[in-house]
Amino acid sequence: MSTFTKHLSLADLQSSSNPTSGSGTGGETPVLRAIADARAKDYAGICCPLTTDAWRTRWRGMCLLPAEDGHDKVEIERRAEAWRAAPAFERDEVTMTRLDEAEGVVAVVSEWLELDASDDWVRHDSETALLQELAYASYLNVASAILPPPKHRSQIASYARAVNTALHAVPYMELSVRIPIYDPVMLHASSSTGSAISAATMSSPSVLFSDEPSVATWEMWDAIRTVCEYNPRLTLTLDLTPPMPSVISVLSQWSAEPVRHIFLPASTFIANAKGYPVLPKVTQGFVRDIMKLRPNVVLSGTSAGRHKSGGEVVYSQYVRHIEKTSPAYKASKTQGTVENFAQGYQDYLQAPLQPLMDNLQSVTYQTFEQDPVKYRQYEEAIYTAITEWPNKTDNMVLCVAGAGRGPLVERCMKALQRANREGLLYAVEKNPNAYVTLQQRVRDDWGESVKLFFGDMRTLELPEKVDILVSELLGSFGDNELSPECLDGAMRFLKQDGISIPASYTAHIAPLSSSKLFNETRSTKDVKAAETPYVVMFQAINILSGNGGGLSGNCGPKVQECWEFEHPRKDAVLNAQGLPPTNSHNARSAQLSFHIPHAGILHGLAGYFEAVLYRNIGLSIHPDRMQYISKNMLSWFPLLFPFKEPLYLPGSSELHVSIWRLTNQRQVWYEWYAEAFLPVPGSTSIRAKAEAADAENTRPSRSDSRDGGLSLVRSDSREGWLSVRSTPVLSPSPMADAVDIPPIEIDSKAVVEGDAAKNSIGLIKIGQTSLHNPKGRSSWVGL
Ligand SMILES: C[S@@+](CC[C@H](N)C(=O)[O-])C[C@H]1O[C@@H](n2cnc3c(N)ncnc32)[C@H](O)[C@@H]1O
Repeated sequence: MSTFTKHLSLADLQSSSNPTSGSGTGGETPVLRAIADARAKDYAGICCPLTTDAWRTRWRGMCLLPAEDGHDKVEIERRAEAWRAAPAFERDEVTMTRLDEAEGVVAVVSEWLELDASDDWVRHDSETALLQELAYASYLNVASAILPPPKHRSQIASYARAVNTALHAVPYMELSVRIPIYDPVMLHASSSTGSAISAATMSSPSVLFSDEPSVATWEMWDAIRTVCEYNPRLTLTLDLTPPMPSVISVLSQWSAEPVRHIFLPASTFIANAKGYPVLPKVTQGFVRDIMKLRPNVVLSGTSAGRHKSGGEVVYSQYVRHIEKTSPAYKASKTQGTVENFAQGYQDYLQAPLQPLMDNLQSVTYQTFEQDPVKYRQYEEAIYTAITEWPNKTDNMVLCVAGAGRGPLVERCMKALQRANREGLLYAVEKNPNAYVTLQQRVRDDWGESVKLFFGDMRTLELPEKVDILVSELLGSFGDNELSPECLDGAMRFLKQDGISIPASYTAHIAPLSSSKLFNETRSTKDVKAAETPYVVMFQAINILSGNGGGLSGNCGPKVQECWEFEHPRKDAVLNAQGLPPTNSHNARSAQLSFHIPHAGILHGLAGYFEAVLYRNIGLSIHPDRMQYISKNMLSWFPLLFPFKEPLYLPGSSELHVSIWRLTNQRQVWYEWYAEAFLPVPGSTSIRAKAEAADAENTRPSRSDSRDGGLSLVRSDSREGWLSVRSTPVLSPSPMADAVDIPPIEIDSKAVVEGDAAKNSIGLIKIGQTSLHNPKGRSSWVGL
């Protein structure tokens, strides 16, 4: 659950300096009394200014010069120089002096400091004061300090540079930049903001550069954290004071950021019919969603009696209620959900398993076996295949290739029983340790009906051909644990008309933003770590792509298919042993175009898989389809392909991603790369011309006949199909047709309009990443 902190102004602190006033309950100082009072009301602590008005008065007196020259001015400058040489506070300039006071406090640095003033001296002296305040807070062991918000877009680099200096000046403290969530005004004249300026210079008007008001404040944050090189001690205090936009989706970029505090004033609440404070709908939705990041909620003005019913405590009670009704919270409390099963694994990077090269531990198998959905789906698929098997009289022969500790063997037996069929089962396993468990199970449970074979399915021989070959060698990206290569070898076991379960699987990607995951992948400064795909249960992420063709009309949906593997292979070239002479046929590539509706930073690619087990029975971790195909399946988290350097993508841009599955005789690895383009109406870029020429000469590629060809995009009606030349998009699948999956909402208007406008839309290249993991130098899977 999130924590709650009570915000106190200087006036509030002053009122608790009198122990008899208000509800102060003991404590020797105003701050201690305020903390005790807040804790009695279920807050974790308080958030209050670090400095007093006396400090502000002295600073202004020293640092903001009078317009006229004179004796005063010389004296002021002399005092200012003395302070600059040795910055120090007087006792009455700070709100606290003791370690026990600071322990329960989130300190607010003087809000009037102007680290982004256009006047050089004001900026300089604000930075000196900032460092002085932080040094004092650090002396008192304050754990988290909130910095004043940047106000002037044109000076954001100066603001960011000062914050970076501060991060290096205080070694342990977390610095949290206060940023308004949303700025409905695009253009600001700073002269109207009442900024502090020296008499020497007037501030020039500052402009928020983004043409999207929804992302203007996020862009300021992005500039700050980029200058600060994603310092993990730099966090965000999202200020929910400004009015929200009417559409919440434009705020999704915040969920990929390190939101440490949410500043929520009583003025943001409205009164319900009974006079109790409640949040407006859009704010409610935003708070519900952002609570998954477990921020500290700073409530302010709650004791001012702004709402007539309920009193002070109802504000935090209400926000707690909102948190408890969030889908993420509810799922985490519901038995059988991934969120409940995998608590503590959110955003935690795991190296994918290498079940071919390594031998799994018994506890790893035990964890797999806790997934009821995967095994239920397998049993259904096996059962359906058995019932549809044409020869109804003979005993059937089934083989489990990669049997582990035997759960799929068990499910094969159940399926035979349910179908009322006699059958023989072969179980193949190359892990010598799991093979002992299998022997034990033959002795205790299965008896003669199961025959064990110890060895590698790619080289081992079975006494006879089988009707159904069952395997589960799938990774989060489908083929990343080398299921294609292993099953190439095991297909020798299958009769000519035999069935493989799974029958096929596809890999899917979507571009994502996540400063947390970006930081994690670079934490060791080792290039290998930044070029390795990881298994991650995503939480603090934002998928940057949207459904829709984009301005060029060439983009696919939010999550796009890269490639497919089928078993048995239709066009296999095999040697005398029934094995493929090389692994070249398992190489794949995809070039995909994504529409990026709102500005964001690309940090990686999210990887998912979907498998057809048999007919319409499958497994899926595709975010939009999993709940229809294999809801609450626990076995797989998505894969993350990280990018070493962040790539800024403006709103309405296009991202072209290239990804390859490559192989030699010993290894399989992925390489990935991305380019950003800005569609520009009325221009034809060199790339657009080259692509047009390519389109003329398009041949289907060997790895995927849909590349560069015609593919089908489902429109928003189930019957409606739009034919668009594009990268592989929503491919019709047996499961998608049989299971009632709501169609992905392709914005057909955008596609059609985009198509019409295509000839006059040029793509101007604005950035690219480096090629990741060339020749598998950092990560590969051993054959
Ligand atoms: C992901 S586990 C699945 C285990 C079990 N079937 C289940 O679903 O719980 C894959 C199993 O296949 C085995 N395996 C992987 N490659 C193999 C190969 N080439 N030959 C035989 N067994 C293999 C691994 O040792 C592991 O036990």
